[in-house]
Amino acid sequence: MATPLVVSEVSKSFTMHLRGGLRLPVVSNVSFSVAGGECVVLGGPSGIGKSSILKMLYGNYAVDSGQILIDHLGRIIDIATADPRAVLDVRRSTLGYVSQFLRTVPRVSTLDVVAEPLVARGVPAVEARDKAAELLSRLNLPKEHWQLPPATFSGGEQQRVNIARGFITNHNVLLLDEPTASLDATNRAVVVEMIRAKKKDGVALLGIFHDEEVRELVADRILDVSQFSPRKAAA
Ligand SMILES: Nc1ncnc2c1ncn2[C@@H]1O[C@H](COP(=O)(O)OP(=O)(O)OP(=O)(O)O)[C@@H](O)[C@H]1O
Repeated sequence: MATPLVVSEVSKSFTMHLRGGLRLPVVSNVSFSVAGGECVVLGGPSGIGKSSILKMLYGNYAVDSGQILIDHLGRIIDIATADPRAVLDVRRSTLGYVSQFLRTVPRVSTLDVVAEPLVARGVPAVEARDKAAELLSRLNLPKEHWQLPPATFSGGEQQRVNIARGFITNHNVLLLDEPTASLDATNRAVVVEMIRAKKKDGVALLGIFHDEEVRELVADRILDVSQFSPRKAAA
């Protein structure tokens, strides 16, 4: 099997249209890969471009140049140039993303919010809900919450719903943007175990973890994003 994620020479700058088209370079020549079963953590100071890298990899931010190669069902897809339909297809089957905050959908129950990625892949709703229930109970979300939409949940509760939703599929590449930021020690430990289980299953994980303890427990390698800073290159 090919390496699940290969990033090659990726550069990105933001154009500030309200500031006369000012260009703000964020990262340049980002190159690294993540093997199956490996968890790579993006490190470096605040504002250096860690979240921007994750967003480019997921196809949310356009890149100026470079390649983002994902092994999608045995075919290599370049997220940097793929058309939106192909990106959605890769997200459905191969590439998962757990953002820091849950984007809530009005009126949809928590159980269905978590089950939805499996249903989208054709898994019967009953089976998908069973798996969702298993994950929610593992993450200690009270059962009486399961039928409610998560919009009014606390920050930590919403984050656990988000984690359950992100971990329910067996995607080969998983991007994690501070998945434990709002969690208590008990639930942080659950998430660490869930990440370790993904590694055992051969998933390639790339994450941002500001919590040093969690980072030490999950990281195989820390990639300092400062090395891709254009400011550093110019210095
Ligand atoms: N949509 C955007 N438009 C303009 N500038 C942006 C945008 N997103 C990020 N930036 C800028 O790019 C730089 C990198 O931001 P990013 O969020 O990637 O950093 P980070 O390393 O994840 O920071 P933190 O650790 O504080 O979350 C910052 O200077 C930020 O202001």
